[in-house]
Amino acid sequence: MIKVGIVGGTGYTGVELLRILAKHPQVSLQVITSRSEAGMPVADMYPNLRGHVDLAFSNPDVASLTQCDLVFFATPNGVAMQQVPELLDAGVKVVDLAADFRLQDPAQWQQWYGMEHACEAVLAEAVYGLPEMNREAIAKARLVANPGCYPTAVQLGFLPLLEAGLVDNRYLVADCKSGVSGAGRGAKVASLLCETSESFRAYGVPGHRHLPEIRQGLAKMSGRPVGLTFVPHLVPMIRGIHATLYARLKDPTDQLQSLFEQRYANEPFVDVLPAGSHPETRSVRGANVCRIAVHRPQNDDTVVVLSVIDNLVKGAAGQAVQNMNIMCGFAENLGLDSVALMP
Ligand SMILES: NC(=O)C1=CN([C@@H]2O[C@H](COP(=O)(O)OP(=O)(O)OC[C@H]3O[C@@H](n4cnc5c(N)ncnc54)[C@H](OP(=O)(O)O)[C@@H]3O)[C@@H](O)[C@H]2O)C=CC1
Ligand SMILES: CC(=O)N[C@@H](CCC(=O)OP(=O)(O)O)C(=O)O
Repeated sequence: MIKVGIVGGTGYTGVELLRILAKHPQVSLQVITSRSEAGMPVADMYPNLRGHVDLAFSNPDVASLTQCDLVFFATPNGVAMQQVPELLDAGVKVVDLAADFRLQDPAQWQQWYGMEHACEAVLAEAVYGLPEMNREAIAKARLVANPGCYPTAVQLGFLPLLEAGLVDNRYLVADCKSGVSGAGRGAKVASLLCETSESFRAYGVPGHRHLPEIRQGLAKMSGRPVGLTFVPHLVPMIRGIHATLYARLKDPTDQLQSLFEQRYANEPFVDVLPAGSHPETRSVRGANVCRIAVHRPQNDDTVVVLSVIDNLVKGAAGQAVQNMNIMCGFAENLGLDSVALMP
């Protein structure tokens, strides 16, 4: 049994962590922080946790966090990097759900996130927490940078093609759609029902902050830099990401289905659908799974991959718990076997 703390327990990824960890057989929840709701019982704010979590939110305080074995940061970008060095020094493991430790190059961090990195030395030891790529390094890590939601869907979709060197990696396209919970719980006009419902739009076309993160991961898979066009869209639904990925095959082949099936045969949280399938976001709602289908329309030289995840689960809290399981030597699927909610 390990003692776990969550910094940022009132946000959408924080409450999703609580939903998963409340049923995790090796976790004892110790600290759940919120500056705005300190003192309030967690279940008063999130009634789904009534009877499952009996703690109250507390102010973030390093002294109580250092009593934990592992701390999750479910906070805005730039918060974790201020506190992680002290926690690591105290022997606490950390999984950061924000982007503070995702980009290996501090200059890129500054360019895309508009702030200087507070602990470059620690950044150098952070492990990018995509288990399907980095499982062995995650197992040895003290600090894991949990991937972004779009980056998870896109990287898992391109991974088999890039590792096998089957596509021209100069012209990759990721056309992605996200539900509104991806924008977090903070009040913003753009997230209001009247601004999102009955409408559909792209955003961040000139350059979204997930672009350097995805490029970094795809370059590692293919062994050299990649050219990527990434266009996110906002869909009027609460949860879910749908990534439609396009790439040009160097030599058209019939083996794509078996390539994907073999690459993910031993991955507990990646499901390669039968040939011809069209995965739906609702098929992963609430579950820590990425469902993928691969197509070669009209047997032409373009490969189309469809990849769906729940942004709050495999795109955030579920993947964070998967990383915790690996870091702590637990079975990777412990606490993560819930079935998606349909309809
Ligand atoms: N939503 C999603 O689908 C995904 C989100 N992420 C990332 O996960 C992180 C959390 O996201 P999300 O849950 O959506 O965010 P929210 O905006 O919903 O929640 C943020 C939480 O952080 C706390 N917080 C804010 N500022 C500070 C601070 N300075 N110190 C301590 N706590 C603070 C807030 O509580 P309080 O202000 O009361 O302290 C709140 O509990 C973000 O970095 C986000 O980019 C990653 C993948 C997917
Ligand atoms: C719909 C929406 O607004 N999505 C967010 C991305 C989700 C997120 O929280 O980004 P991280 O994974 O980097 O933390 C956005 O585009 O900014």
